[in-house]
Amino acid sequence: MARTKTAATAPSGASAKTSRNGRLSNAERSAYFARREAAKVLRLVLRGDARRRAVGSIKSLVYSPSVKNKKATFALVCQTLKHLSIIKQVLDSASILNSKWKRQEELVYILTYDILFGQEISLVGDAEKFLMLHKGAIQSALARLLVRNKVKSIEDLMALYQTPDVPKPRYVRVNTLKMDVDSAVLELGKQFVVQKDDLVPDLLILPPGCDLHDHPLIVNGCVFLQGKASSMVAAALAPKPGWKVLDACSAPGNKTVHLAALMKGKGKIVACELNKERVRRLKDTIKLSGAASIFINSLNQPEDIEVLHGDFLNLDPKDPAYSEVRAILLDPSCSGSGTAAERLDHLLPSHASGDVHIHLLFGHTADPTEMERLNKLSAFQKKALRHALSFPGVERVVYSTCSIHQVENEDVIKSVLPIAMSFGFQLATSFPQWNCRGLPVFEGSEHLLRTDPVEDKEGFFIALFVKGNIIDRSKNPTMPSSYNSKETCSGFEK
Ligand SMILES: C[S@@+](CC[C@H](N)C(=O)[O-])C[C@H]1O[C@@H](n2cnc3c(N)ncnc32)[C@H](O)[C@@H]1O
Repeated sequence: MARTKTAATAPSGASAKTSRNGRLSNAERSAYFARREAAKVLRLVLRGDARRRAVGSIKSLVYSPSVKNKKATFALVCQTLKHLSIIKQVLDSASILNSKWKRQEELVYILTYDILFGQEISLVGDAEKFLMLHKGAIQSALARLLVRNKVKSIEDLMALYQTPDVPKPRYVRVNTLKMDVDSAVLELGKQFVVQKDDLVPDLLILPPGCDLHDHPLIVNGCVFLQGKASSMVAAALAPKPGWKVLDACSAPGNKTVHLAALMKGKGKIVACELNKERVRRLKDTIKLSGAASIFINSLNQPEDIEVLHGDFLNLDPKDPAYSEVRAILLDPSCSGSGTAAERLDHLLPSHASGDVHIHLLFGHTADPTEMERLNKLSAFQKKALRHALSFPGVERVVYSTCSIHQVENEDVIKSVLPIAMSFGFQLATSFPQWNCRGLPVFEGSEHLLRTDPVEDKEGFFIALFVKGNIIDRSKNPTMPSSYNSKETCSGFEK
């Protein structure tokens, strides 16, 4: 196995240059800062993980504006986390840390990673100098660890401890308000192997790991980084151009602007969001998508997507302003457990236990604090879904989560089903060709859609309610003529 070389590692020769003229080379300078940026991110990640309350995912922390050298920082954080168990054992055994360095343990972890697995580091900072002084003790501790684990090489040791990577294709959704799908395929095809998704027409599949953050099509809003399951939600709702549609919990707005594209910029979208900070992100997404400047209302006048900063639960369904709303997309706050792999949670110490796979599949949790959180979320989700179904003019409601937990998914649907039926709704099968359906915990759960956290690398849930007398199968390709699904979802027996 090749040793990992992070961008933060000073290239060989850099230290020689420092020692020759006593000045830092550019590579040394950027390695020095990347290690400090990585240490800050690592501190937040590890503290959040220890408290089981993450401030943000690894990616969101690295891609925050305050981090300058994003690539190097991301690589250092991920590599250090991957090897953290070995690094900690080595440092324990070497017994070199006094209280001063224990207070900076994240920086020490990162430097130790570079000493053990990266390339040579140069003596550019106090921490670097300290650890290089003890390089011999660190390497002896590693040698003892090899003997203890009965392995001959560091590569064997890494294989023993490493959490497997989760390769996942990179999905991008073409913003058809700005660019057609074929042009996007041509443009992205200059750099990557691009395939069209067979289920969502405006979705493209690129190779795992390709970095698109700075790609011109991303920067100018022609394509959005959006996963497959997330892109299936607005497609399942299938609003028609000219409709009035409410996005109930909308920030950061990925599904709002997908709705706008599906409606071909015709009709009206009201996007509601409770959180002030996230309203700003929602507005940015709308601006980037171009939806703000091209929407045309029923009177043929230009119209912005209307952003409502407030609580969806406080919108009055009897208010005449909402009498013409025909579809509601409800993607409420949820545990996010289905995107744990995407968020790289498998790298975190809390995921090091052997029952990760069971947890990934079924969302079981024995942690009472976590259970309490899930129950609170579930109570809100039920309330919000009941509210969505009570808007008198609404014909279609889609409910989605990025959670694998039954309590946020099937249980929510089961509990609102009687009231939904009393309003004239029934469950419809979105994407009937999709095999992985809801857990069989009530009659009708086969209409529900799950994405498989193992196979699809993300666990999403989608439920579609349609007013009974207006199910028109010929006009709605996401609905089946009959439901006839094979069971293939990992581990779910019907
Ligand atoms: C899962 S996110 C929505 C993601 C969004 N649909 C997208 O695809 O970009 C849920 C959002 O609902 C917002 N939210 C939570 N409770 C709300 C409420 N009562 N009313 C409106 N928005 C709410 C949260 O602040 C959060 O931004």
